[in-house]
Amino acid sequence: MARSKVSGEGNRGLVKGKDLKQGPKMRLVGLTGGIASGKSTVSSMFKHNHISVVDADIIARDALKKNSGGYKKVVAAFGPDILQDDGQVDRLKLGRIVFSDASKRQLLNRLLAPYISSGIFLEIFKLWIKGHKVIVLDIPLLFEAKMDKWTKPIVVVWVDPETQLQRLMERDNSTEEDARNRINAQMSLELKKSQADIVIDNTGSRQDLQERFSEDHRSRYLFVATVGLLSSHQAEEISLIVVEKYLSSLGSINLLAADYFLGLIL
Ligand SMILES: CC(C)(COP(=O)(O)OP(=O)(O)OC[C@H]1O[C@@H](n2cnc3c(N)ncnc32)[C@H](O)[C@@H]1O)[C@@H](O)C(=O)NCCC(=O)NCCS
Ligand SMILES: Nc1ncnc2c1ncn2[C@@H]1O[C@H](COP(=O)(O)OP(=O)(O)OP(=O)(O)O)[C@@H](O)[C@H]1O
Repeated sequence: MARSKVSGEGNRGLVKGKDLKQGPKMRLVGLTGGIASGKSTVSSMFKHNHISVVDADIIARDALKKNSGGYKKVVAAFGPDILQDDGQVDRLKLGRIVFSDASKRQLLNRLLAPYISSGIFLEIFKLWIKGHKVIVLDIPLLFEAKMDKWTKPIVVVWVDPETQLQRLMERDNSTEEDARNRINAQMSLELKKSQADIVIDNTGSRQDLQERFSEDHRSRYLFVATVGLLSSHQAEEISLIVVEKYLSSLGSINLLAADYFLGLIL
């Protein structure tokens, strides 16, 4: 089943009874970690707790869909060899290229970053307009893309290096070399851990993770996420249509514009 970019019921219950005009501002919770450390597994736990999650990997996939702006730029830069017979990008092939060559990876990142950030901001605005007050942003490259400045708290899903390698090879059915290339393409998980507000150790079983999440962390997340929420008087003044029109008129978002909008709502 295709994953949707945003899932979960949201958390309007947290602000029940408050007038939107005087109601709390929005809080963005950062969820990140290393490749295959378990972010998607943790994000599904948030969703089960009716907290909305914006999934950057899904937005990044949309940014490479056939004939999209990102697709055109990437095909122009990497050439038609990265395409399948049906014209879609061969993700495995492109992955092999960029995960074994840092300069090509930087090129791909540079080409797609504007589309990915505008996609993320659009999802945030949609949820904000609907009155959601706490959103989890599941962004593998949260620190690398410097999006951590918008999120508080930052949750890092950590695993020990050996477990990470094993899980990645198993999930992607990949060789050790391919898996190590992918791991080394990201900021080290130890460094991410050192910059986290909350660390989830996912080295144990799924059951361990589930128990830790529900018994200990869940109340803490909700507490941290709701502390400090303030009023947002612009909430009724900006409609989704205006925001969408504005973003699409930019084509790809300019980060100053994103800063401006986020300054209004955060
Ligand atoms: C290279 C691509 C085509 C490979 O596709 P594939 O289906 O094999 O992998 P998928 O997209 O599911 O990504 C799996 C994981 O790889 C890691 N990853 C993806 N892109 C990157 C990158 N540019 N640098 C480091 N790690 C990355 C993330 O942890 C991600 O969760 C694809 O990852 C891509 O387009 N990457 C660039 C866009 C991007 O930065 N995505 C991350 C979202 S913040
Ligand atoms: N505690 C666990 N025990 C065993 N397997 C696990 C555990 N947590 C996650 N996994 C498995 O490890 C793999 C990686 O997990 P997941 O897909 O959640 O990682 P991710 O951080 O979202 O990865 P990516 O960066 O590629 O998006 C998956 O196959 C998942 O089913």
